[in-house]
Amino acid sequence: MSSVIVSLNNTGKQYQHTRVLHNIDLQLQAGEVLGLFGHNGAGKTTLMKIILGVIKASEGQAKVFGVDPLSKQAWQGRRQIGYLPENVSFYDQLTGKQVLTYFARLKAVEVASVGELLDKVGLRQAMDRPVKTYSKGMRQRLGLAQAFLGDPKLLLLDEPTVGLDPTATQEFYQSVDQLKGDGASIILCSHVLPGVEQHIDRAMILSGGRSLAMGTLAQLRRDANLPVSIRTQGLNGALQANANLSQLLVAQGHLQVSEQDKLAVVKQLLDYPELRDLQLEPADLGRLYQHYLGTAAGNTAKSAGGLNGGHNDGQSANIQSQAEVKPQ
Ligand SMILES: Nc1ncnc2c1ncn2[C@@H]1O[C@H](COP(=O)(O)OP(=O)(O)OP(=O)(O)O)[C@@H](O)[C@H]1O
Repeated sequence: MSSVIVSLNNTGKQYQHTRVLHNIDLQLQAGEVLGLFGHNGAGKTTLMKIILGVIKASEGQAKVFGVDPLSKQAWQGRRQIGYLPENVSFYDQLTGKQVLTYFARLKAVEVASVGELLDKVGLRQAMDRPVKTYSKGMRQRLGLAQAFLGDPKLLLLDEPTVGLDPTATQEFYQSVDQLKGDGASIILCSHVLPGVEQHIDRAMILSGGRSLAMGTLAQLRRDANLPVSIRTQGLNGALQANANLSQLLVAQGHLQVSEQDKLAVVKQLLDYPELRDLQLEPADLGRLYQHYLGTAAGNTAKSAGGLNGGHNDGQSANIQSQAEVKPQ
């Protein structure tokens, strides 16, 4: 039996004369992790603020734990929500432990859990130092500990891995998996796409306040129908000599084929005795993201004042895709 934790129906938001969110539909199940992806200004934080009950939707309906997040009944549900804002900031003069104890009291969570959480995010050694002496990554980890207080049933995480090194990022995703395993629902906004895919159940791609795509990565791949990459080793020359396969070559030993032709091409490749290795790579999240944004941009260009009224913040390349990410 599934239970819906967040329900948005045709939800929109307007500031004065500007609509920043349009017709968003979302049913987030218990134990489900949703990745929310979009450029700066796409509407991710606005969506989170509606769910948190910080701002009121201008259109449609929002329900969190079955009630309107702005209603009097929402306070009970609010205690089960963990929120990590983007660019988290704390009281600099307090120590990490004092900050977390303060938030524990605000949330009516057992103060005894503070030490365990500081351990979990690797801040035990630094817990008695003022936050002003913390690095960016340490502040971010303190923010995560704050969001994890009280074993929340719903977690809203805005850019949670910003400032984290690869090890801390990996540990963060382990915590996400653990919380999901315990039945928590998570909405995770990120500009950094590599590493996210295996931890999310569904993705929503937002642009100009509209949902361009929503579904599991398998669904998004199927709908996008992007070619699959096949990288081979040992077939130099043989691929060029084959009239069919040579047409699929995009680089030495690297073919791109449609989903439909994939199996037939692999069978053909396996017939070569000189084949030493073969790797199949379906479109990753970065490619899917670029595809859906590109489709929306194409539609906008076709219909004057189309999808987002020409608004794309002029930031078409600020999401890190697999190809762009640099080792930290
Ligand atoms: N209080 C406000 N008044 C007017 N416009 C606002 C207000 N808050 C946000 N906006 C606008 O709403 C749009 C969506 O903003 P939002 O913060 O939700 O985007 P975002 O996807 O979270 O971006 P980022 O990745 O930069 O955090 C932006 O164009 C922003 O300027």
